[in-house]
Amino acid sequence: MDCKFEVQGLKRILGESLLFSDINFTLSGSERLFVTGPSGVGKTLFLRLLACLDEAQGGELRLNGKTPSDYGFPAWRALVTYVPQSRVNFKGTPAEFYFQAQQFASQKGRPRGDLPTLINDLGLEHVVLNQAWTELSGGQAQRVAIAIAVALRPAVLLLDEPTSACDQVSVRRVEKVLQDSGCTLIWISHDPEQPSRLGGKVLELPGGTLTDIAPALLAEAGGGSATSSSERLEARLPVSAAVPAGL
Ligand SMILES: Nc1ncnc2c1ncn2[C@@H]1O[C@H](COP(=O)(O)OP(=O)(O)OP(=O)(O)O)[C@@H](O)[C@H]1O
Repeated sequence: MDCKFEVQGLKRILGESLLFSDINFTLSGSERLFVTGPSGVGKTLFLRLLACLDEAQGGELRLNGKTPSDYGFPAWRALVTYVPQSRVNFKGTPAEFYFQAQQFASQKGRPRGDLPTLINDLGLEHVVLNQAWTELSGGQAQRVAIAIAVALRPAVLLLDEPTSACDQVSVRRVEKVLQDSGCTLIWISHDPEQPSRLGGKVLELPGGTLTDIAPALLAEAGGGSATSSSERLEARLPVSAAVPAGL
């Protein structure tokens, strides 16, 4: 997907504490940014700012030159979609959720991916789409939420530890599906090998230092150049692209 995502001077204050400030980066196309840092430093809150689920205390976001206000928040969330880490505690089935998500005005007329193929690629049986979310294992629910998020074709996917509940085989499947999605990926990871395996930029919080990592996996597969530098309701939703306008 052809897009340019710009973050300038982002700042988050929580109570009386400054979590981070002056965070700056620009990502284009299918570039990846891994967000790292100690537990509790503010990585999840950082992704929530990018999705406009919380308010920043400073800074600016732009997608293809336009701000969230220019798009309107529901349209922004359809384009810049957050996939939470926490276990989905959502009524109904993934198929029902996917259907409902597509009914939002902000989703109407947008392109779609092939959900059954994505489910397959993630090593799941199609039957999971019609099982209650609450009956899925943590690893199944995590992969189904990722499949739905990719199928909704955002420009930017915000992933909160997307492989935390996966076994090693599933980790590789998730990584492949996300790499192939064409989305700009902003990805919280506690696995230091993940950025090295996939390549991309690494943003270390709270300081905001940016580092480039060469993509070892792509180099091994011969599939790319490794020579360059290297509240609320929505909190329970499996994909923030379907957050109603009022939230
Ligand atoms: N809704 C909230 N209200 C008050 N404090 C919060 C809220 N959400 C998070 N915090 C606090 O903000 C800080 C950052 O939380 P956050 O979840 O962003 O950390 P994190 O870096 O993602 O942690 P982890 O790696 O453990 O998931 C923590 O001190 C946390 O307790």
